[in-house]
Amino acid sequence: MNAKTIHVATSGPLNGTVTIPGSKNSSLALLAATCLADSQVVLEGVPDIYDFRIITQIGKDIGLHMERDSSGDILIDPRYIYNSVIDPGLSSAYRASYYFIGALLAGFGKVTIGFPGGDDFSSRPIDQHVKALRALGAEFTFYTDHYVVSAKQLTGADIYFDTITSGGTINAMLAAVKARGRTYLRNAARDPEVVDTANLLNQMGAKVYGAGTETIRIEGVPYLSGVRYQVIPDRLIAGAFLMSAGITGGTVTVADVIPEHLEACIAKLKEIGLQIECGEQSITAYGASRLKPSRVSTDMYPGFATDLQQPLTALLTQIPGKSIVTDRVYPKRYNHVLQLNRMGADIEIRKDSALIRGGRPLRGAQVHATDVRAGTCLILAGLAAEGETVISGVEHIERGYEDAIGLFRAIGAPVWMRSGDMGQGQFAEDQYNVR
Ligand SMILES: CC(=O)N[C@H]1[C@@H](OP(=O)(O)OP(=O)(O)OC[C@H]2O[C@@H](n3ccc(=O)[nH]c3=O)[C@H](O)[C@@H]2O)O[C@H](CO)[C@@H](O)[C@@H]1O
Ligand SMILES: C=C(OP(=O)(O)O)C(=O)O
Repeated sequence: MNAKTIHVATSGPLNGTVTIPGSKNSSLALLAATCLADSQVVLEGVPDIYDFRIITQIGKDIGLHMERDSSGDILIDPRYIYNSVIDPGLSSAYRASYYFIGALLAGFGKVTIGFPGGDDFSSRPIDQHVKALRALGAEFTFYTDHYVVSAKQLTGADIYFDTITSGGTINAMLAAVKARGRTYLRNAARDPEVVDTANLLNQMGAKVYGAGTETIRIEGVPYLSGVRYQVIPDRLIAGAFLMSAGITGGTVTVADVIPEHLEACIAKLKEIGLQIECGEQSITAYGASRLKPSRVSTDMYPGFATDLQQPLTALLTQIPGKSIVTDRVYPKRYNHVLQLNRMGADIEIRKDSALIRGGRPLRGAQVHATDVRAGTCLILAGLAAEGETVISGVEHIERGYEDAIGLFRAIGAPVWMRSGDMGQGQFAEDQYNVR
């Protein structure tokens, strides 16, 4: 049992600068993409999160040598991969394990893998991955706890995604870079993580054109060479910290970010009444005493990210008036709402929307983080609540944050971690950032 808990006390205005780490979602794609290289790759900025440790395990199983050096860079040697069987347990331990299909299929002709795990907030189909890979020549055989994808020869195809999918776009791109001939990905996701993956592949010698638009063209190449590459900053962590300025009435700068990745978030926070200033690689949010309620619908990039609706919901609970959050990407992604209501919030779920009657005081409570962004949401709510908030489900938060406590403490947040046997009501340790 993971008995760690995060504790949050009532906070005054948070002030200071948070240096934003590398993106979890991009790192997961880039790490798999390195399997396509024919020599060593160095990735900079990969966070030491739970999902990364799972990939390290997968790497050991298949012969993908990975090592973090003293400066934090990941040295990866894909030349000794001898196996393309991904353990079902490890596959299901995080969401993006399916990238190993796209990354290994051209080289091995067959990939055996378990079903994807990840945050469990609703049904998360992979039909578009299957459709795209089938179009490239793959065959799927499904078993109870795993499936086998095989292809004698991957061949370029013209693929239209029926729904915009970031993971599906990346997976198809990985499979297509060494396929024979030309591939079009239409109605492709435009997320920064798609562009980041294309940039890495192109630096390795791939021919991927148009990533970041809705049509991506890929000309297959036989070889890819190793490079040194830096992962993009985590726009989702950055967005949540901008919101922390709003909920505590402080001034928070997020540094080492790409402001263009957060345009929808910035627009929404300005509409609510925060003052936002963008530098070249930083954004500062100034909280204000009178913020306005709002309506927001999530959408695929460049829309307002589904991964930011939870921290935004925490902020909206503290703004008097009626706000409405609608999650169009994952219409049932509201596990955090029950927890917020336990803290005194007044939120009602109606179909795919959360109706927030804001301005109710929050009080500290024992709450559970069911996924990584729910965790961020509860930390923000805890800062605004009267009394101590105790958050369990820390393992979910650690899927996305290498050091959530350290980041919050950098701006003065009264947040700490406890580790112990909750079952017996005893804590073995009470220390900062127990791992
Ligand atoms: C590891 C990673 O990068 N995770 C992110 C990624 O997840 P992930 O890549 O899994 O999400 P997708 O972009 O694929 O999902 C977008 C939408 O497409 C639907 N869909 C997706 C694939 C498919 O085959 N069929 C289908 O119907 C999904 O149900 C969802 O409604 O993007 C999500 C949406 O921005 C984020 O919340 C996740 O943090
Ligand atoms: C949903 C998320 O992650 P994953 O897709 O890895 O479950 C997330 O990062 O918010």
